Amino acid sequence: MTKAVLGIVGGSGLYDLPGLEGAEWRTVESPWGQPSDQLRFGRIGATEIVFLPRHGRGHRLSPSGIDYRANIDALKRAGVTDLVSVSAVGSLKQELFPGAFVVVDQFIDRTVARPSSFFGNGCVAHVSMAHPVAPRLVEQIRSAAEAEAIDHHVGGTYVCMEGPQFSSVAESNLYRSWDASVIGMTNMPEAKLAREAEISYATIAMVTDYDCWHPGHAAVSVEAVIQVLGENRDKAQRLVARLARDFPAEHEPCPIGSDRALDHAIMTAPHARDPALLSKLDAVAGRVLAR
Ligand SMILES: CSC[C@H]1O[C@H](OP(=O)(O)O)[C@H](O)[C@@H]1O
Ligand SMILES: Nc1ncnc2[nH]cnc12
Repeated sequence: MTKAVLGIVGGSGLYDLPGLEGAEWRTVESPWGQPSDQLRFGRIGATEIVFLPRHGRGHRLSPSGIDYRANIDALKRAGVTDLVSVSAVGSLKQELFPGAFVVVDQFIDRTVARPSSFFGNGCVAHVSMAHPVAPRLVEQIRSAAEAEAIDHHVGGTYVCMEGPQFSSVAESNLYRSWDASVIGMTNMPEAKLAREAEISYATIAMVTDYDCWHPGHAAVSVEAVIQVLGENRDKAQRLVARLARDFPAEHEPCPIGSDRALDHAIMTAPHARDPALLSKLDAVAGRVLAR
């Protein structure tokens, strides 16, 4: 059994975690680049927490400018076993009104300008993304939301667009025709990289707007997003605090194997592997490369 360390990636409007005991910002270096910020280490109850503000303190980084590989690698180096993203999203469904919390279970990756794998020439690997979200984490988030009496929806598809501009009405309707539930700009390639790093991943999507498809609502604007985030920050923080307090001490094996994703994923023969790439993979793939 491995000790559970709960990572939280704070999205727009969430740049720190109040209530973190013994909290300390620490720099974690990564061979993949510059993480979005220092990592905030601390505890809630008996659970070890590592928090990272995705856009950096002060929201310096745009969705396309975030170094997702450096972030996930740094979280892995910090010992994170389970990672929960808290993200602002637009709603693509009538019933997901601004203020709603959605624990999504699928993603559609529409990003085009972000490195999306730790692997490549010299060490080729293919992990499964059939089920991108760890079911046990979803259950833990669901229980925490129930315990805090926070309305939530479980399940749904998150479309990740490149941005930074919001969608056109035609694009928004296209995603609706795909039966997608919410739209954002950050959960990909984050979820793919977490899978490659064998970190169990889930997202709490906080609906801030109806994007631009809804005839009865104005098209999304930063102003509207900030307002709804402000109204829901307290709920999001309560949800994360409860999740952390009730989190099991040991990371239990993921029923879909998200924590063992590299077991049979690497194709490149040992003699054909690139030592330079292997050395950067020490944290992400050390478990399988060492054997
Ligand atoms: C001002 S809304 C757009 C911004 O917010 C979301 O980011 P995050 O997932 O980090 O909360 C969205 O994806 C955009 O990056
Ligand atoms: N409508 C929207 N589109 C993309 N990202 C968002 N984040 C919050 N609302 C969004």
